[in-house]
Amino acid sequence: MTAVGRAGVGPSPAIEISGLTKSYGRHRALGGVDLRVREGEVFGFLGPNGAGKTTTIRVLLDHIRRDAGEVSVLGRDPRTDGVALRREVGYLPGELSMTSRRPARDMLAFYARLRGGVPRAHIDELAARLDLDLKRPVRGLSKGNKQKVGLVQAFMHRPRLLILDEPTSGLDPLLQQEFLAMVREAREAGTTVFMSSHVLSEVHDAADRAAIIRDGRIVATEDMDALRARAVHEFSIRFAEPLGPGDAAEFSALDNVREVRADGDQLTCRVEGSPDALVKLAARRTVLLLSAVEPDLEELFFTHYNNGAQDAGTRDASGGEG
Ligand SMILES: Nc1ncnc2c1ncn2[C@@H]1O[C@H](COP(=O)(O)OP(=O)(O)OP(=O)(O)O)[C@@H](O)[C@H]1O
Repeated sequence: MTAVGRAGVGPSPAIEISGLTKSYGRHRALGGVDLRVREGEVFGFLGPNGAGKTTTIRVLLDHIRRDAGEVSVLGRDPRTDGVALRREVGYLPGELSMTSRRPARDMLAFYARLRGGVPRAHIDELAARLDLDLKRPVRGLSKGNKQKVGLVQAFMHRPRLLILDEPTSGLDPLLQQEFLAMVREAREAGTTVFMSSHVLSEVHDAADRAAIIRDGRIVATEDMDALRARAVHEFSIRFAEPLGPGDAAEFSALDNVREVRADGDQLTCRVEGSPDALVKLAARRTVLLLSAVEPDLEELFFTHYNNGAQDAGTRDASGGEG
């Protein structure tokens, strides 16, 4: 596979990986990863702990060497072009080692120099957005504050590609929202964002596409709009009055509502896509409580396939060409 886009296929991808394998001793961490991230998209890299996300990312940055396979990042091979590449990439590691007694500002100034200079005002602006005090020594910072330093150093030089390993870990919900706003702005400015997570909700709103890695292999690649449109939620509704004998049937008759169970004043069911019809039907009665639980990651990805839409094996519902 080449680093350049094939004729007629559009611009070359920001990240292209094929047949990537990597073992640690006898333990095979990656068993043939194939992945293609388009320039300018936000791509979620999802998988449970130990699936191979960090290993893949470390190969992309040439922190570790692959055993076999082809890897191209912004059209370069990280093995031979690692130094040039690191200037164009903003990287947030999964585990940040911050042992210095120096203030966060000094650490960021050091990284800024390595990247050819970053306006101080820009660093200040990012720190203010994330509510990070740059005067405090990095060594004593909490996990969340270290994560903020990591995010500032990843974003501050406005890289062409952001590679973020579990970016929201340790951030409270308000800061997660701020981080997502930063991702959206970066995308609008043309940056490609590749971010890993073990939970779908973290990439749910931000990503254009997502892939699931499991046991060192990509098992599905999905368009997030399609995924969102058919997301199945489990709803639970409590009414002011007990439900009558015909009520469950009325809910079951809704197109996208399944597995309806009525018990006294309580109704539970599963809804694929928008809950609009369910909410409107429920609202004919007095609703005391309504809650929805998101299904787990794999269930969400595979409901579609389990309905017989695709064959087994590596499944790509995004049209094949990544
Ligand atoms: N330095 C190492 N030496 C030996 N085994 C390793 C090493 N790094 C990772 N592994 C193993 O390789 C597999 C993939 O690990 P990796 O860290 O890439 O997964 P991950 O998807 O990033 O998970 P997590 O979210 O837990 O970091 C795991 O089984 C892990 O135990």
